[in-house]
Amino acid sequence: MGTRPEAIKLAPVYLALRARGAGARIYDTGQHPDLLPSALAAFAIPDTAVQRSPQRGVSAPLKMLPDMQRMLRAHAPGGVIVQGDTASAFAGALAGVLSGLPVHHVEAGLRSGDWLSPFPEEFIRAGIGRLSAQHFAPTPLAGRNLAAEGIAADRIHIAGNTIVDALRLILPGRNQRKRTRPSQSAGGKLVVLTVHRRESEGAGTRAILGAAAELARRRDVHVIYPAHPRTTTDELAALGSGHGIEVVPPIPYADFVQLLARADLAITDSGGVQEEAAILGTPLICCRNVTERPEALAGTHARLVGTDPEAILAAAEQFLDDGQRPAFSAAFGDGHAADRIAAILTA
Ligand SMILES: CC(=O)N[C@H]1[C@@H](OP(=O)(O)OP(=O)(O)OC[C@H]2O[C@@H](n3ccc(=O)[nH]c3=O)[C@H](O)[C@@H]2O)O[C@H](CO)[C@@H](O)[C@@H]1O
Repeated sequence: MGTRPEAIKLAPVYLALRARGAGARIYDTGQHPDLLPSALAAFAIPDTAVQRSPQRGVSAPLKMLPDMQRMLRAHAPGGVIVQGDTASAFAGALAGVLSGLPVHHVEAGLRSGDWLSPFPEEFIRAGIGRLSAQHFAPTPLAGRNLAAEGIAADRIHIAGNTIVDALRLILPGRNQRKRTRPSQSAGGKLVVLTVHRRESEGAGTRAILGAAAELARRRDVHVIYPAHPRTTTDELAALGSGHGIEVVPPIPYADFVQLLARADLAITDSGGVQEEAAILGTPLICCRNVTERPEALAGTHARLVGTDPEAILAAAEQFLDDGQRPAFSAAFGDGHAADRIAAILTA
């Protein structure tokens, strides 16, 4: 693993393997050196469980391929587990295959159908699919995508998405908490904004931030925007005066999901935040043209709007004014995906 979302989605798998008495070690490629350690800390996974690459940054994963192969030779594990669609996941899968080990893919089978969006994730996850022995699909739709690509049925497991397990670990009483959610009326409507997709870089990000700035001009709206480290000052300038928008550094995972659970609206281009908003029953505006997670957009309070500022603003105003909250989505599983995965891998 190398990024924050991989740490969040693999932490439950690591904990489930340990709970079954299996030895498991984490290799951190160094792709998100500022975000990954804090995500693992949210699950109380100690630093001693992690082998860290000496490289840092987006090009670290492929540079670390020889180091990963050395590590695999030294520890001789029974297999390599990778998650999702990052360069780190691809490098880990390649290191496993080159070392003659079976590779197991968590969150397998997501497809947007457009190789350029999200870029480069769509072709990375399809490539990992070619390298993997076991495919742990988060939803039946993802399982069907894999079957359509010719993967044998006995290698596809509809396990559920480990993001539900992560939320269960971090917010144990979330349903109860949600019903007694404090009213936002005193402080107005709370909007959580995240923007980081590579295909939105530049003009797309400026358009999304401009729409959020316009929305925040409403007196009853307060936007919290944890800016991704890759956001440029030129993009941030689209916030204008910044009235009503709180720009903050990345928020620790436990605090972030509590904020999302309380929010009246999430505006995002993130994969994980789409899923979490659906699971937590928070209205969602997805600022992308296509999604590999259509399950998150079911229902009337989630919409795919692209990066057109007028479309973002219109959807945001509609959701905030009607004040309805969607039901908690069960589309991503029951929160026991990690244990299913661990059971299959330790059988
Ligand atoms: C669009 C896309 O292809 N995204 C991929 C990307 O994730 P993704 O787009 O989800 O990546 P993000 O960087 O948005 O990370 C989202 C995660 O970070 C958390 N968060 C966010 C903001 C913050 O301040 N604090 C915080 O903890 C969110 O709760 C969420 O769980 O890599 C994942 C892991 O390989 C894949 O599963 C996704 O498919």
